[in-house]
Amino acid sequence: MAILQTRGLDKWFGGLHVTDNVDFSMQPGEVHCLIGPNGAGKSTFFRLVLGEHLPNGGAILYDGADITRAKSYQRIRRGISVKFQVPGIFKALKVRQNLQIALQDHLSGHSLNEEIDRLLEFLKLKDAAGQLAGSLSHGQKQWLEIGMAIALKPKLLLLDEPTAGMTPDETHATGEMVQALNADGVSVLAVEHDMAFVRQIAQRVTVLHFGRVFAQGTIDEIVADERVAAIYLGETGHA
Ligand SMILES: Nc1ncnc2c1ncn2[C@@H]1O[C@H](COP(=O)(O)OP(=O)(O)OP(=O)(O)O)[C@@H](O)[C@H]1O
Repeated sequence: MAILQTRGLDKWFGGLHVTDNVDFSMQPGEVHCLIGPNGAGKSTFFRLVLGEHLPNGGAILYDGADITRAKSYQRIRRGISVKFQVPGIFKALKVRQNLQIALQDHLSGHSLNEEIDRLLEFLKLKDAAGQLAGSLSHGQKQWLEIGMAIALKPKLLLLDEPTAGMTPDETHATGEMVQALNADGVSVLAVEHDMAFVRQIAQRVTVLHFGRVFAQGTIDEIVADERVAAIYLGETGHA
Protein backbone atom coordinates (compact mmCIF):
# COMPACT_ATOMS: atom_id res chain seq x y z
CA MET A 1 0.00 0.00 0.00
CA ALA A 2 1.30 3.46 -0.93
CA ILE A 3 2.22 5.85 1.89
CA LEU A 4 0.97 8.70 -0.30
CA GLN A 5 -1.17 8.53 -3.40
CA THR A 6 -3.17 11.06 -5.37
CA ARG A 7 -5.76 10.17 -7.97
CA GLY A 8 -6.83 12.67 -10.59
CA LEU A 9 -5.92 15.56 -8.31
CA ASP A 10 -7.10 18.92 -9.64
CA LYS A 11 -6.61 22.48 -8.42
CA TRP A 12 -7.61 25.68 -10.15
CA PHE A 13 -6.67 29.23 -9.16
CA GLY A 14 -9.18 31.29 -11.12
CA GLY A 15 -8.63 30.26 -14.74
CA LEU A 16 -5.25 28.68 -14.01
CA HIS A 17 -5.14 24.87 -13.87
CA VAL A 18 -2.26 24.56 -11.38
CA THR A 19 -2.69 20.87 -10.53
CA ASP A 20 -3.97 19.00 -13.55
CA ASN A 21 -5.26 15.47 -13.05
CA VAL A 22 -2.21 14.39 -11.02
CA ASP A 23 -1.81 10.67 -10.35
CA PHE A 24 1.06 10.31 -7.92
CA SER A 25 2.20 7.44 -5.76
CA MET A 26 5.08 6.74 -3.41
CA GLN A 27 5.79 3.64 -1.35
CA PRO A 28 6.51 3.51 2.38
CA GLY A 29 10.23 3.94 3.03
CA GLU A 30 10.77 5.78 -0.24
CA VAL A 31 12.62 9.06 -0.80
CA HIS A 32 10.85 10.78 -3.68
CA CYS A 33 11.81 14.10 -5.25
CA LEU A 34 9.43 16.43 -7.02
CA ILE A 35 11.12 18.57 -9.65
CA GLY A 36 9.99 20.86 -12.45
CA PRO A 37 10.50 24.39 -13.78
CA ASN A 38 9.35 27.47 -11.89
CA GLY A 39 5.58 27.66 -11.69
CA ALA A 40 5.14 23.95 -12.49
CA GLY A 41 2.88 23.51 -9.47
CA LYS A 42 5.23 21.82 -6.99
CA SER A 43 4.42 24.02 -4.00
CA THR A 44 0.72 23.80 -4.74
CA PHE A 45 0.91 20.00 -4.78
CA PHE A 46 2.64 20.15 -1.37
CA ARG A 47 -0.05 22.42 0.03
CA LEU A 48 -2.74 20.09 -1.25
CA VAL A 49 -1.08 17.14 0.51
CA LEU A 50 -0.88 19.22 3.69
CA GLY A 51 -4.47 20.40 3.50
CA GLU A 52 -3.54 24.07 3.17
CA HIS A 53 -5.41 24.08 -0.13
CA LEU A 54 -8.43 21.93 -0.89
CA PRO A 55 -8.54 20.36 -4.37
CA ASN A 56 -11.30 21.01 -6.89
CA GLY A 57 -11.31 17.33 -7.77
CA GLY A 58 -9.60 14.01 -7.20
CA ALA A 59 -8.43 12.25 -4.05
CA ILE A 60 -5.48 12.14 -1.68
CA LEU A 61 -4.78 8.88 0.13
CA TYR A 62 -2.29 8.64 2.97
CA ASP A 63 -1.32 5.36 4.58
CA GLY A 64 -4.57 3.73 3.50
CA ALA A 65 -6.89 6.58 4.53
CA ASP A 66 -8.66 9.14 2.35
CA ILE A 67 -7.44 12.52 3.65
CA THR A 68 -8.72 14.61 0.74
CA ARG A 69 -10.90 16.75 3.00
CA ALA A 70 -9.05 16.28 6.31
CA LYS A 71 -7.89 19.36 8.20
CA SER A 72 -4.14 20.05 8.32
CA TYR A 73 -3.88 19.25 12.03
CA GLN A 74 -5.56 15.87 11.41
CA ARG A 75 -2.97 15.08 8.74
CA ILE A 76 -0.16 16.09 11.10
CA ARG A 77 -1.64 13.91 13.82
CA ARG A 78 -1.59 10.97 11.40
CA GLY A 79 2.15 11.41 10.89
CA ILE A 80 2.71 13.94 8.10
CA SER A 81 5.26 16.64 8.88
CA VAL A 82 6.69 19.47 6.82
CA LYS A 83 9.71 21.70 6.62
CA PHE A 84 9.01 24.80 4.55
CA GLN A 85 11.66 26.92 2.88
CA VAL A 86 11.39 29.79 5.34
CA PRO A 87 12.46 28.54 8.76
CA GLY A 88 9.71 28.69 11.35
CA ILE A 89 12.07 28.56 14.31
CA PHE A 90 11.93 30.75 17.40
CA LYS A 91 14.85 33.09 16.75
CA ALA A 92 14.87 34.72 20.19
CA LEU A 93 15.17 31.35 21.94
CA LYS A 94 18.18 29.11 22.22
CA VAL A 95 18.60 26.16 19.87
CA ARG A 96 18.01 23.72 22.72
CA GLN A 97 14.82 25.54 23.77
CA ASN A 98 13.48 25.32 20.21
CA LEU A 99 13.80 21.55 20.27
CA GLN A 100 12.33 21.45 23.76
CA ILE A 101 9.21 23.24 22.50
CA ALA A 102 8.85 20.76 19.66
CA LEU A 103 9.13 17.79 22.03
CA GLN A 104 7.68 18.83 25.37
CA ASP A 105 4.09 17.74 24.76
CA HIS A 106 5.34 14.19 24.31
CA LEU A 107 8.35 13.80 26.59
CA SER A 108 9.44 15.14 29.95
CA GLY A 109 12.32 14.99 32.42
CA HIS A 110 15.22 12.72 31.60
CA SER A 111 13.79 11.31 28.37
CA LEU A 112 13.12 14.85 27.08
CA ASN A 113 16.74 15.88 27.68
CA GLU A 114 18.03 12.65 26.17
CA GLU A 115 15.99 13.14 23.02
CA ILE A 116 17.10 16.78 22.69
CA ASP A 117 20.73 15.62 22.95
CA ARG A 118 20.14 12.93 20.34
CA LEU A 119 18.59 15.45 17.96
CA LEU A 120 21.35 18.05 18.54
CA GLU A 121 23.94 15.42 17.63
CA PHE A 122 21.97 14.30 14.57
CA LEU A 123 21.51 17.89 13.37
CA LYS A 124 25.20 18.78 13.88
CA LEU A 125 24.07 21.49 16.31
CA LYS A 126 25.60 20.15 19.52
CA ASP A 127 28.10 22.98 19.81
CA ALA A 128 25.40 25.55 19.05
CA ALA A 129 22.90 24.26 21.61
CA GLY A 130 23.23 27.35 23.83
CA GLN A 131 23.18 29.85 20.97
CA LEU A 132 20.13 31.91 20.05
CA ALA A 133 18.48 30.30 17.02
CA GLY A 134 18.47 33.69 15.28
CA SER A 135 22.28 33.76 15.38
CA LEU A 136 22.72 30.45 13.51
CA SER A 137 24.02 30.34 9.96
CA HIS A 138 21.47 29.86 7.19
CA GLY A 139 22.29 26.16 6.87
CA GLN A 140 22.11 25.58 10.63
CA LYS A 141 18.69 27.26 10.75
CA GLN A 142 17.49 24.85 8.07
CA TRP A 143 18.80 21.92 10.12
CA LEU A 144 17.09 23.16 13.26
CA GLU A 145 13.89 23.42 11.24
CA ILE A 146 14.36 19.83 10.09
CA GLY A 147 14.79 18.94 13.77
CA MET A 148 11.49 20.61 14.64
CA ALA A 149 9.82 18.74 11.77
CA ILE A 150 11.14 15.32 12.79
CA ALA A 151 10.75 15.76 16.56
CA LEU A 152 7.40 14.01 16.56
CA LYS A 153 8.73 11.12 14.47
CA PRO A 154 6.63 11.55 11.34
CA LYS A 155 5.95 8.70 8.92
CA LEU A 156 6.02 11.07 5.95
CA LEU A 157 8.31 14.11 5.91
CA LEU A 158 7.74 16.80 3.30
CA LEU A 159 10.72 19.03 2.53
CA ASP A 160 10.29 22.19 0.44
CA GLU A 161 13.63 23.00 -1.20
CA PRO A 162 15.59 21.97 1.91
CA THR A 163 18.99 22.94 0.47
CA ALA A 164 18.10 26.37 -0.96
CA GLY A 165 20.91 28.80 -0.12
CA MET A 166 23.17 26.13 1.36
CA THR A 167 26.86 25.64 0.61
CA PRO A 168 27.79 22.38 -1.22
CA ASP A 169 29.08 20.92 2.07
CA GLU A 170 25.86 21.81 3.92
CA THR A 171 23.83 20.38 1.04
CA HIS A 172 25.72 17.11 1.21
CA ALA A 173 25.35 16.92 5.00
CA THR A 174 21.61 17.54 4.60
CA GLY A 175 21.49 14.65 2.15
CA GLU A 176 23.14 12.42 4.73
CA MET A 177 20.51 13.46 7.29
CA VAL A 178 17.73 12.56 4.86
CA GLN A 179 19.38 9.19 4.17
CA ALA A 180 19.68 8.48 7.91
CA LEU A 181 16.02 9.37 8.49
CA ASN A 182 15.06 7.16 5.60
CA ALA A 183 17.12 4.28 7.00
CA ASP A 184 15.04 4.75 10.16
CA GLY A 185 11.88 4.17 8.11
CA VAL A 186 10.76 7.75 7.38
CA SER A 187 9.30 8.30 3.91
CA VAL A 188 10.42 11.60 2.39
CA LEU A 189 8.92 13.75 -0.35
CA ALA A 190 11.18 16.68 -1.30
CA VAL A 191 10.73 19.53 -3.73
CA GLU A 192 14.22 20.25 -4.93
CA HIS A 193 16.06 22.08 -7.70
CA ASP A 194 19.60 20.89 -6.96
CA MET A 195 20.05 17.81 -9.13
CA ALA A 196 23.21 16.65 -7.30
CA PHE A 197 21.13 16.54 -4.13
CA VAL A 198 18.29 14.75 -5.93
CA ARG A 199 20.80 12.17 -7.11
CA GLN A 200 22.14 11.78 -3.56
CA ILE A 201 18.78 11.11 -1.91
CA ALA A 202 16.03 10.16 -4.37
CA GLN A 203 14.96 6.64 -5.16
CA ARG A 204 12.29 7.99 -7.51
CA VAL A 205 11.63 11.34 -9.17
CA THR A 206 8.45 12.95 -10.47
CA VAL A 207 8.66 15.84 -12.93
CA LEU A 208 5.78 18.31 -12.90
CA HIS A 209 5.21 20.67 -15.83
CA PHE A 210 2.23 22.99 -16.20
CA GLY A 211 0.61 21.18 -13.28
CA ARG A 212 0.79 17.76 -14.94
CA VAL A 213 2.94 14.74 -14.28
CA PHE A 214 5.41 15.07 -17.14
CA ALA A 215 7.72 12.16 -16.30
CA GLN A 216 8.41 9.70 -13.51
CA GLY A 217 11.31 7.35 -12.89
CA THR A 218 14.71 6.92 -11.33
CA ILE A 219 17.11 9.87 -11.42
CA ASP A 220 19.06 8.17 -14.24
CA GLU A 221 15.91 7.76 -16.32
CA ILE A 222 14.91 11.37 -15.70
CA VAL A 223 18.35 12.81 -16.52
CA ALA A 224 18.49 10.74 -19.73
CA ASP A 225 15.03 11.93 -20.82
CA GLU A 226 15.50 14.53 -23.56
CA ARG A 227 11.91 15.76 -23.15
CA VAL A 228 12.72 16.64 -19.52
CA ALA A 229 15.91 18.47 -20.51
CA ALA A 230 13.91 20.44 -23.07
CA ILE A 231 11.46 21.87 -20.52
CA TYR A 232 14.36 23.30 -18.52
CA LEU A 233 15.99 25.02 -21.53
CA GLY A 234 16.20 28.74 -21.03
CA GLU A 235 16.09 28.46 -17.23
CA THR A 236 19.13 29.36 -15.18
CA GLY A 237 20.22 27.73 -11.97
CA HIS A 238 18.00 24.73 -12.53
CA ALA A 239 18.64 21.07 -13.40
N1 LIG B 1 -2.65 31.14 -4.05
C1 LIG B 1 -2.51 31.29 -5.38
N2 LIG B 1 -3.38 32.03 -6.10
C2 LIG B 1 -3.24 32.17 -7.44
N3 LIG B 1 -2.26 31.60 -8.17
C3 LIG B 1 -1.35 30.85 -7.52
C4 LIG B 1 -1.43 30.66 -6.08
N4 LIG B 1 -0.39 29.85 -5.71
C5 LIG B 1 0.29 29.57 -6.85
N5 LIG B 1 -0.29 30.17 -7.92
C6 LIG B 1 0.15 30.05 -9.32
O1 LIG B 1 0.15 28.67 -9.62
C7 LIG B 1 1.26 28.32 -10.46
C8 LIG B 1 2.07 27.21 -9.78
O2 LIG B 1 2.71 27.75 -8.64
P1 LIG B 1 3.57 26.86 -7.63
O3 LIG B 1 4.10 27.82 -6.58
O4 LIG B 1 2.81 25.70 -7.19
O5 LIG B 1 4.76 26.40 -8.58
P2 LIG B 1 6.20 25.83 -8.20
O6 LIG B 1 6.43 24.70 -9.15
O7 LIG B 1 6.26 25.53 -6.76
O8 LIG B 1 7.15 27.03 -8.56
P3 LIG B 1 8.60 27.47 -7.93
O9 LIG B 1 9.59 26.44 -8.36
O10 LIG B 1 8.83 28.81 -8.58
O11 LIG B 1 8.40 27.56 -6.44
C9 LIG B 1 2.03 29.61 -10.69
O12 LIG B 1 1.62 30.13 -11.93
C10 LIG B 1 1.59 30.48 -9.55
O13 LIG B 1 1.66 31.85 -9.90
